[in-house]
Amino acid sequence: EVFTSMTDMSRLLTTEGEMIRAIENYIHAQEEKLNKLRKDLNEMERIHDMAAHSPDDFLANPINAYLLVKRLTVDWADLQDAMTDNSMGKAMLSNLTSMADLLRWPDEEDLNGAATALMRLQDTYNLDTAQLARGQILGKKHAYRELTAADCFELGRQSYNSGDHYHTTLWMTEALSRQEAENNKTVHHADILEYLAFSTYMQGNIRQALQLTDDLLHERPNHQRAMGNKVYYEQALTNQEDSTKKGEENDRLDEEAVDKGYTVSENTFANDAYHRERRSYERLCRGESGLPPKVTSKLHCYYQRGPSDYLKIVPAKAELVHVNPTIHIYHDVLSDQEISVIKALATPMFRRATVQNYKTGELETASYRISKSSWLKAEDSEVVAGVNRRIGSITGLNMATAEELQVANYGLGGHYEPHFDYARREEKDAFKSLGTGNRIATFLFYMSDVDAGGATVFPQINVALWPEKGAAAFWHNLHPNGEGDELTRHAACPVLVGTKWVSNKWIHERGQEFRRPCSLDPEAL
Ligand SMILES: O=C(O)CCC(=O)C(=O)O
Ligand SMILES: [Fe+2]
Repeated sequence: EVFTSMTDMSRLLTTEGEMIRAIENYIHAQEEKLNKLRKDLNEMERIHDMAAHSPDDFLANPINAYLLVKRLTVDWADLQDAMTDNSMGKAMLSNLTSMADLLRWPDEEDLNGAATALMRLQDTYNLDTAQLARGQILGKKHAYRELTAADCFELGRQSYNSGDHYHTTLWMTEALSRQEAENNKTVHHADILEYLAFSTYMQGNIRQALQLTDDLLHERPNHQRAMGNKVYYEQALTNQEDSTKKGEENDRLDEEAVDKGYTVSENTFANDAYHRERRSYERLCRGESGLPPKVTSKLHCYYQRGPSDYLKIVPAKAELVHVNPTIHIYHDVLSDQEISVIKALATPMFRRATVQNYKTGELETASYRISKSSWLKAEDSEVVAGVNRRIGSITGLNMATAEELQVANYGLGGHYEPHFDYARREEKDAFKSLGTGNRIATFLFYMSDVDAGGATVFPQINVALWPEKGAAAFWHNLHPNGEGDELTRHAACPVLVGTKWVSNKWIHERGQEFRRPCSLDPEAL
């Protein structure tokens, strides 16, 4: 799939360039053919006009009479062939298909992925549908044109195909208002109504669904499905009214149960925690919630001159952004040149990023992690080896047991939902093959600025780190006793405008025994 990284998305522009060239050639050939047809027709018309002027005189000549018959048989057949001949179109298509290996063609999955990404951005960043349709994103980089009613309709249709009736309703409503304002209609009013009515019903608004279906039947009285749905919705409405009284009784019983301390649903607790985290995550992504001054007053910047001798000569520009767990940002730790080399080495090996299924231990792709990534070894380049040494100098940790350098590029709306970098106890065989223990710490480089969105956020501790090209974030994932630190749960917010490059180094437990002494006290730092 191409939507999962921006590097692949840019290859689509090459594909589009080839497509434009092929269509241009096709139009040119068709134009020549039409020119010839125009000439033949002019000649036919010239003779016809003369003949029509005095038909008797004209037909008196047997050659004229014969040629008239010939024109309407043989010549007409030739012209028909010429006009229905599609070999040029076929040649153009087969030409483009033969380049299919070189060109990247997005498929239905890509289209759905791209639409889903837009919906994710809309939700996370509270974007208004009408404003989005106008091509406006938080006052940043405007789209080169507005969306047509048909564009909105397609977004609604993609949401519908994903079973997402909430966004179907939003986008079909927008399609409807745009369609009504359009001089040259890009989509049929009734087609929009059909989707909108059904998704409105699925959203639980039966009365509104019925109204929309009536509108649809007004426009298309013989619409089979609408007729069926109308009967169904009317029935559902009657049933609903009947059960309202029962519902009130059930609500009263639920309230009593809560008063008595019973839980209505076993999953309520997990569900609440999920929603709380989700709200915090989204607020942080939008840059809304900050830390209180009580916390931020402890934060500061300084030149870090240890633990290694190297830092005595070239101190690291450290910024303490959180105390417990300790999170540092190091500014200017990666040069633009190093970044170019790392991107160039990584790009040809890019694969869709995977996650470990915690039950089966298998690696698989998941919609909650959308990016492409690859791994670089120290042997790949002196730049990579140098970067590894630098991380060792700054953190004072043993890099021999660390994982290779992972490089990632996020695509359209690319993100990574809240997760731990360390393996939890219940995770099956995580990192077992490495034999180096758990991921004790994370060193995360930002290899690009991001125009909007794309923060790294820690929903449990209200921290948002904004990508800054050349900077890096560093934190320990484990307490000194080896237990995972739950407060390090973090996420990569969807990229709203621009593209995001990161690379991370996961440092492991083995080899750190003398560098970060362990302790039985979970609070020890
Ligand atoms: O891209 C980011 O900001 C965070 C990435 C991350 O958390 C990960 O790859 O584990
Ligand atoms: Fe992570």
